[in-house]
Amino acid sequence: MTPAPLPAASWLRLDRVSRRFGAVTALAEISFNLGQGEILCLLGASGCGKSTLLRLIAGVERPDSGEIVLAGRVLAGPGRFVDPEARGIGFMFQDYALFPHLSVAENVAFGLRGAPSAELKARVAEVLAVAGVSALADRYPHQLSGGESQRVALARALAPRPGLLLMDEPFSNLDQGLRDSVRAETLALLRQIGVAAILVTHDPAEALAVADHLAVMQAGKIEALADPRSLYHAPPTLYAARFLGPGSTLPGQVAGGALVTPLGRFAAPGLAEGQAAVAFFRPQALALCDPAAGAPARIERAEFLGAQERLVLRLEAGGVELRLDLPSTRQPRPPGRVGLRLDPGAVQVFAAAPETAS
Ligand SMILES: Nc1ncnc2c1ncn2[C@@H]1O[C@H](COP(=O)(O)OP(=O)(O)OP(=O)(O)O)[C@@H](O)[C@H]1O
Repeated sequence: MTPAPLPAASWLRLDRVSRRFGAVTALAEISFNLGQGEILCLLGASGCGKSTLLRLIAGVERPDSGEIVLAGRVLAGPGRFVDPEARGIGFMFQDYALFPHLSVAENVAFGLRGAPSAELKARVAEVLAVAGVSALADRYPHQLSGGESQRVALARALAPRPGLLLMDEPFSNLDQGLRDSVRAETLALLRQIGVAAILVTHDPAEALAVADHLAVMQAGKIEALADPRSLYHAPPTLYAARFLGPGSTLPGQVAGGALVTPLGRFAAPGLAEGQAAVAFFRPQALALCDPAAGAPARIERAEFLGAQERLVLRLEAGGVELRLDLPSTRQPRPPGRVGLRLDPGAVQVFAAAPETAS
């Protein structure tokens, strides 16, 4: 449950940061480190505290306790609070729209107010070029497509050379195809420039695709924090496992140090003899075989997912519902009786929560 530490070379450091709103604890003792140029994704259900965390780092909210340090400077802590505009942090928020009455170039120049005019012009031109929107410099926001607006918003955020970029669901207003390409371009650009960024998203696929470090949040806490691959394949909790993508659970009881299930015995370190537990695995960990060669099950239905087909199966022993992914074919796989094998290396065993033990 305790989040794994992030890199030793810490550019942004949060130390036991908490924030309450009346009776609601929006954030409880959040700690992590982020290295320079790294991308952290915050993923979690609505209300888990993602936006509050960004707002505390941005400086539009104050923590009740704890410390926030960026580039060696304490931004918030006991007796210390740096105003948002003095933090050197850029924003790309869903509702942080471009100024409609300013041209693209003026929007980008906005964060550079006070810089000498020649320097300002050069920086605007540079950052528009980097974001691939030089040709749009004289247009106004209403003359831009959704993807172009996002690129301009990114250029505006990057113009003052922020030490950290905060992004709250920045791609969620774009439709799927555009979202993927704008996201890929944005992330490539951030990596090229080497700016550290925190991205809030509801979308596990987005978080897995872009993050160097991925934090799954729940009820004001970081439930799990690691690189996306580790988190997806070896989640520390059942909540994190489920949040990151589909999977099945198979209930059983611990006997002789292993969880005993109809699909095999799986090591259950740390769990007590006789304890109720569940095996969790991803759809790709199951394979079909002859009913005589594996655990017999029935295919109840097939869900067509495009490249893949997800079979929904019911185990004959215990009647548990399981999911299995196969490359899709032209004809759907008909319902019927099959055997199932489970790759033991792809199974995680967790103590059963009360609702999963039955
Ligand atoms: N200004 C506020 N006053 C009172 N409660 C607040 C305030 N801001 C946030 N909260 C509460 O704090 C908790 C965390 O809210 P937050 O907006 O950080 O969640 P979130 O994970 O960003 O949610 P979403 O994904 O829906 O944006 C919620 O219970 C919310 O109702």
